[in-house]
Amino acid sequence: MTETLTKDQILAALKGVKGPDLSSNIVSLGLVSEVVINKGKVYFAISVDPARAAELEGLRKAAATVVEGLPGVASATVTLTADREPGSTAPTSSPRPARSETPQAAPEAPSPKTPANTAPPGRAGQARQTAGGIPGIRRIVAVASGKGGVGKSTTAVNFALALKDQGLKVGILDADIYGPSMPRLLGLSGQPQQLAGNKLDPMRQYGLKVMSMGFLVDEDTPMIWRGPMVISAISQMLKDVAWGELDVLVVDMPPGTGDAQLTMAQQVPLAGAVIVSTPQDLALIDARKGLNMFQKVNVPVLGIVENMSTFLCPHCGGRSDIFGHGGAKEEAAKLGVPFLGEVPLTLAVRETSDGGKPIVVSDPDSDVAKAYRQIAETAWAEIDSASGGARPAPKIVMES
Ligand SMILES: Nc1ncnc2c1ncn2[C@@H]1O[C@H](COP(=O)(O)OP(=O)(O)OP(=O)(O)O)[C@@H](O)[C@H]1O
Repeated sequence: MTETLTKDQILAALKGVKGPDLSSNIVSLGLVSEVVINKGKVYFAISVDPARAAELEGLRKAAATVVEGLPGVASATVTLTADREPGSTAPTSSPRPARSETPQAAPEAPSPKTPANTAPPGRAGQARQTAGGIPGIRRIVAVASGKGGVGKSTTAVNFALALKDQGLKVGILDADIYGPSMPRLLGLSGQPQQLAGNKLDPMRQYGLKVMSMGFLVDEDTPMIWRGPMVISAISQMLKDVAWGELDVLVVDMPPGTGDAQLTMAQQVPLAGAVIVSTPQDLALIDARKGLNMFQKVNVPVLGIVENMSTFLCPHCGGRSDIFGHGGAKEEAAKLGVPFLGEVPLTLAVRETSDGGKPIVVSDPDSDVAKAYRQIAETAWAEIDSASGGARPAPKIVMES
């Protein structure tokens, strides 16, 4: 029965799986992360040396098979993670106590609003060397914000739809696994199908391919993922999803500039990042942290979007600058990064996004939809110039 399934049962079963050097089992070696159980679905990570990740795929599968064999287990999501001790530049190689048994030693998943990262220099460069491309995906673009609630996910989804309107093949990955919002924003429910070869078929909506932790975990399940598990969950959503051929995959990043975000920016082979900010000073300070984070790991910042710029009254059409106006534009100029455009605060954006049909699809002729399309065009031109113009050639129509 699902209700009786316990972490201890899972750990006991995992004691039957030998570690990388066959010296002992993966539990005693301290390689198994916190085990998360949700309605019979089991999630955990195994810490390995990243240099050996490919050769240890068999170990990952063996652990998954053992757990899936337990009564009451519907599925097991097991990831290999290159967890590192804070401050170290090399992966942990010495055995540690199992984290699930020593909660005081296992840092909680970083809060989405943790302060700017203080990772030691050198770490970024090292991780970028290990970040590989995803076959079939030509560009990965992150949409990020220094703080939560500035409209990052709303911007990400409309940005993705606007890129699709340019004739590009677009996917969107909801990496905000603390608070996934793509199912709601795109009016999607249900679960992705499992395909042959253990890949997941992405969901589809309005011409986008979509993957979100929200499809795999209930929205009200507390996210007790540990930092390393966050990273490996995202890496799994990147690599174990049958994205097919995509011109661009838009990644809706978790808000904030903490360690999880920094690691993700390192691990995902990003072509560039779009930073979303509201015009207030406080939001802009956080946006600057976001910008620094990407620059630290050599990811080009494609530009800043000012969201909730001006309030457009749906009744009288009047404008008022509730949060100020133009702050992000000035900030972009100060920081020497492109300003991609501004999106007004409108009831229509909120209603359409929260109603599962973003404004670029529900009202494509509106000024706001045009603003998103303009932002997407400018950002895509930036990606192009940053990567030497690999965009497919436009179709030339000869008119007589
Ligand atoms: N331009 C806008 N006009 C009106 N409402 C907006 C606008 N942009 C976003 N919103 C609304 O603001 C709320 C927060 O937006 P969203 O979820 O996109 O923010 P977020 O930065 O991704 O938040 P979180 O950090 O919590 O993930 C939503 O209700 C959304 O509909």
